[in-house]
Parts: sequence; C-alpha cells; structure tokens
Amino acid sequence: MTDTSTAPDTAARATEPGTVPTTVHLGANQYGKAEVRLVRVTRDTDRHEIEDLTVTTQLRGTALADSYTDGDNAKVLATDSQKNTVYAFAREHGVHSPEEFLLRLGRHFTTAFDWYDGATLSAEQHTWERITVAGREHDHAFVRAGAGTRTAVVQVDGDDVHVIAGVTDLTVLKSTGSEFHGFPRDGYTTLAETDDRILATSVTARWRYLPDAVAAGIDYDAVHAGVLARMLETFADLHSLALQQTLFAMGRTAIEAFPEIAEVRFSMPNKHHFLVDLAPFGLDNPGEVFFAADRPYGLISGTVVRDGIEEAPAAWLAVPGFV
Ligand SMILES: O=c1[nH]c(=O)c2[nH]c(=O)[nH]c2[nH]1
Repeated sequence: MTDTSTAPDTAARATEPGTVPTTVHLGANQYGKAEVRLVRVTRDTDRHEIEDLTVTTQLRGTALADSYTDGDNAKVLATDSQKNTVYAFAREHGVHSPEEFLLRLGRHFTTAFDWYDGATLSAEQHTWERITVAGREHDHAFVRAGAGTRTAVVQVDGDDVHVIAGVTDLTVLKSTGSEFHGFPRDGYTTLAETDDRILATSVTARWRYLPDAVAAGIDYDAVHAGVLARMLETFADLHSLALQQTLFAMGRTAIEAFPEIAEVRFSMPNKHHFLVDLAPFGLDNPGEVFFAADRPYGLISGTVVRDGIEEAPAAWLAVPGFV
C-alpha cells in the first residue's frame, strides 16, 4: 500500500483562504486494443490463402466517463473482449478486405453496445506472396512481399462512417528524370541547382472514399491496387521539377481514375542522394556514385482534393501526420 503519511495535505492547501480550489474534468478519451496481430488462413482447398493484419480498436462514448472518473466499469467492454471479437469475426465472416473487416467491427461495436457513440478501427495489412518452386507457385509456402504496407481506417461517429485507405513505406526511386532549380538563394543557400538528380521517397498516402460510395459498396481491393498502380506510373513517368509537383500529380491521377475517391493526403520524405566528390582521388563522377543520406530529410506533405466535394476534417482526426 502507498504510504501517505508524508504526503502534502492537498485538501487543506486547496481551501486555504485566498486560494482557488483546483478542479478538473475529463477531456477527450477513447480506449481499445492496439495492434491485434491477426493471421487468417483460408484452407478450403490445398491451395491456402493468407490474410495478415494488425488491427487497432478504439471506442468512445460519453457514457464511458464514469470509468475514468469513478472506476465504474459497467460499460467498459474489456479491451480483451475487443481483441477476441477481432479473432472471432475473422473466423465467422472472413476478412475480405481490411476496409470491409473494419466496417463490420465498427458497426458491431456501435450497435451491439448502444452506449458507444463512435469508434476508430485501423489496420495495417502485411502481404505475402507465394514462393515459386521449380517454376510453380507453392500452395502453402509464402514470402513477405516488400512494396509498402496497406493501411485502412474506419471512423464511425453516430451515423457518419468514413473509410480511409492507404499505403505506407512505399519506397520508390528514380535514377534520372528529376530536376530541382529555380529556388530562391539567400546568404545561407549552398544547394546547387540540378537538372539531373536521383529522386527517392517513401510514400505514405491515405485516401478518403466519398461517403456515398462507401454506402453503395466499393471493391476496396481493386481500387487499392489501381491507386497504387497509377501512383507508381506517375512517379515513374512524370519528369519531376520538385517532389511537391510529383506529389500533386500522384494524387491527381488517383482521383481522376477512381470516382469513389474524395481526397488524397501524402507525407513524403525526400530521401536525398548526394553525389560524392571523387576529385581528391583523381576520379570523375558523372552521376554514378552517391551518398544516400538518411537524415536530415526534406519532408513534403500535401493534400489533393476533388473539386466540389464536402471536406470531412473529423474523418482525419485518427490519422496523424498529415496537413
Ligand atoms: O523536390 C524538392 N523539393 C524541395 O523543397 C527541396 N528542397 C531541397 O533542398 N531539395 C528539394 N527538392
């Protein structure tokens, strides 16, 4: 037990003549199970399928205040039960796509327990590819696929449902087709203008689906694959004058191709590659040998918005790291 014999008498201090008693109240809060590691094997045939997600549940409601202020757990669905629901739903209903899986969980938590006003469900998907043996794809042996991690967030607030799909750690590089010049020069500018440099970044992109499209139903896997393909094509094909320009073009191409998408937000570190000066060794360096710096890095963020849509700032509250 805690020894309180030497603790200051806060009650007495708070009521000393001339002092204002300290009062507090509960501000924003939510709770749930973070990073539930779910691997589902579909084994109806000898050719197995793997779905691998890290799922986070976060529930909120005004009725939960008592759990913080008074330790009253009458309305606290244990985070352990939330975790179990993730596993049980994977068995009962399957995953299908991260977005559909999170929508099902969000609807469940906010309807089965009517005191929850809202929920944020998020997931990262880890993809596996079949190992090829003697030119044939193996039925049940897989290797982790490397090109980015798929992300999904479902935000339920009363009747409002928002779905934000995305990708993170999508690392791309082009060894030419990138320039950077025309920037202002002041007394602290040393960066040389260049008409040929390496452009490399690790793309984090999140796109919000239009609520009407969510209500009508979206083929989330197909759109996700399509968005990634368009973004990669644009990164490759656009002759870039700045990473900012590349960012905007990648968002534009996704929105133009998919009418379901309202807006795309990006965070892109500029992974600088500096040409090494080999002159001290009597060598030239015609764009062949670079120092790949890991820090500091430029950090370029931006949002591309379809004209005429209703913006939804509340949808982004659970998705930090963007402007
Ligand atoms: O594409 C770029 N955008 C910048 O804003 C910037 N700043 C910088 O030093 N290099 C670059 N490259």
